[in-house]
Amino acid sequence: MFGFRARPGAPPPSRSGAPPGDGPADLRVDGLQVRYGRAVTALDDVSLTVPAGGVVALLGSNGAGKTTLLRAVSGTLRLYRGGVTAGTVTYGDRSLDGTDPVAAVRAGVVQVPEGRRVFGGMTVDENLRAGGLGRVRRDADGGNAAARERVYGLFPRLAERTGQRAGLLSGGEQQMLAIGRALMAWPRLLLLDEPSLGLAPLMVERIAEVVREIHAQGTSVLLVEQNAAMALALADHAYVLEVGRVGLSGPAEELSRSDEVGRLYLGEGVRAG
Ligand SMILES: Nc1ncnc2c1ncn2[C@@H]1O[C@H](COP(=O)(O)OP(=O)(O)OP(=O)(O)O)[C@@H](O)[C@H]1O
Repeated sequence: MFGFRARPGAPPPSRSGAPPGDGPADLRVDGLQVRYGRAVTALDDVSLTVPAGGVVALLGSNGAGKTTLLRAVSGTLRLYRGGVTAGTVTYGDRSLDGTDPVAAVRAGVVQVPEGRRVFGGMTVDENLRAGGLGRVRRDADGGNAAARERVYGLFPRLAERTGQRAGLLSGGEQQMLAIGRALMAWPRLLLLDEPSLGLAPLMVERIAEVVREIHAQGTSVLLVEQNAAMALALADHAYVLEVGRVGLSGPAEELSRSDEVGRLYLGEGVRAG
């Protein structure tokens, strides 16, 4: 259903293009507790793993702590006055504890925040160039030309609108641009926060195809989604957060058959038998 269709005439997608030795690594979150100020404990004793080259889905209802977990991994927690009060985050052999967003990007961990935050007054191409500023590749231009080529191959609609102001793009196109901008930094692990939010079904399908393709090109993905059906179709493994704690976890296929997940997140009635 979500099979990738290449743009006619587009160059075949390369592997991630990252230099040798910079392939994905395991992300390990262990016993994580996160607080905002003194009053709010958003995560408590959360452990999860995104294996190198895997796609992991993180589900849960509003306020469960999904975005907070992404912030803890991408080093953006402090921007929201949050802090890790217990536990560890490691990527490969690198500790991301108390890291800042620039260090996380350098480690190859890049977040696409919820809400399609693009620079509305800048063109599509300028948005992509801005994403390349945090690049990790060591080529002469930081891999920028190759990264843009990759993004335009994945998103032909953006290739047709390079000079258009981002603020004039449709919601789906803005989401594509937000993902494309993150890809400019050559992530080894892409953190996606609700990429399907507010999009029409066809566009959700298109975004799912692209996530599949990004993964096929060698990038690990941690996918936060309200759209559990989409996330479970894409992921190998899934975790369900319930008020800051991991309630359920397991192979995505198994969770998609679970009554509890079906009832709470897939909009199904209680199954007979
Ligand atoms: N900057 C902040 N300051 C104080 N509390 C916050 C802050 N950001 C989030 N929270 C609280 O932390 C908890 C977890 O929020 P978070 O945004 O991580 O949940 P979520 O699962 O991503 O929710 P949603 O699906 O609605 O985006 C919630 O109780 C929320 O109100």
